[in-house]
Amino acid sequence: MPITAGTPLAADTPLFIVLNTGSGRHRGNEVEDSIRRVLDKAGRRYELFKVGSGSDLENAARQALQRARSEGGAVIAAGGDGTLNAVSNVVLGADVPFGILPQGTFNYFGRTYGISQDTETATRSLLDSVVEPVQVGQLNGHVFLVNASLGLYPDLLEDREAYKQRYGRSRWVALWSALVTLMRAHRQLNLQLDNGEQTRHLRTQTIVVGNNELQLEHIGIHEQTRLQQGQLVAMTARPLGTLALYGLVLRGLLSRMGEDEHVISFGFKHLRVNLSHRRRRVKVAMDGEIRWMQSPLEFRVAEQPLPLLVPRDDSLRERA
Ligand SMILES: Nc1ncnc2c1ncn2[C@@H]1O[C@H](COP(=O)(O)OP(=O)(O)OP(=O)(O)O)[C@@H](O)[C@H]1O
Repeated sequence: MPITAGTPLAADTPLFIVLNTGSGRHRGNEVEDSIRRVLDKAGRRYELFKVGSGSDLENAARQALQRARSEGGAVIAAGGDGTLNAVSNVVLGADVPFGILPQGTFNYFGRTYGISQDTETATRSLLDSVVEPVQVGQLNGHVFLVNASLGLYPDLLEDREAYKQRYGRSRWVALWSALVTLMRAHRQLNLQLDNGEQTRHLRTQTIVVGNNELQLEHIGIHEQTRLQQGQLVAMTARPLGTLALYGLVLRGLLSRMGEDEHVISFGFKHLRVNLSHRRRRVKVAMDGEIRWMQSPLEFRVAEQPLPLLVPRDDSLRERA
């Protein structure tokens, strides 16, 4: 039976928690200890599925889902947006409530729904939560919560990850790596975009598809109403030189990207992106994680929403 909006999580619902110990900047067992402390004190039944490497996430999520299904429980993902992505991908369509304990750098998904970035607070609010069905996007059948992209944006993320490994997790490192990536961003994609009603051709360095109001607001793309109408938002630009790209990033940092004359944005429910030339494989990023996919790329709003657990008491939701 589908779970409906506002359904409270029963007080005896066991929690099956997938915890990515590689997420965020917490040390040692800090996150695990916080989760255990709150749940033990409340006497709530739970099980932790700890994962040290991203490649084990899917397997852990499947085990957690299996247990949740057989015991009438909820699946909880503890990690950054990449971890929430991997777990939600397994949970979507399973009619099992999905909770989150955000641990990443940006936590756009959790912040949008008022879920605390403090583990103790977020765990406590899981104990008194209700289901809110939320929209998610899909790219070739794979879920994305915040965004999915191809071209320059995945390159930026990939380079940032490499810089992070070498020089640490600081904003300056991220900015420096972005400037270096943009300096050699000459590769253009030749795309055919088809939304079922019209087809258009576009030469561009990148296309980003967003599903998160907060992120759109932060970069200054004023298409939030599209999301509220049940659409996704595509953002792209005609090919730009290095200086114009720097200008674009600067506008993004100042929340004014929508004012850039080169930016094109539009809403859609379904968009097929064909890559011309004989390129079949393309690098994409989904919620910050890179993978390769085959063209054509089908972006769509998922038919079923995700039954997200949010604090029952609206005043306990944190304003992003
Ligand atoms: N869907 C996924 N597939 C494979 N690996 C993943 C996936 N999600 C996360 N990982 C890996 O797990 C680690 C933690 O990622 P996660 O996104 O949870 O936290 P984070 O990187 O600290 O967050 P942020 O991206 O906000 O900084 C990273 O090494 C990441 O590459």
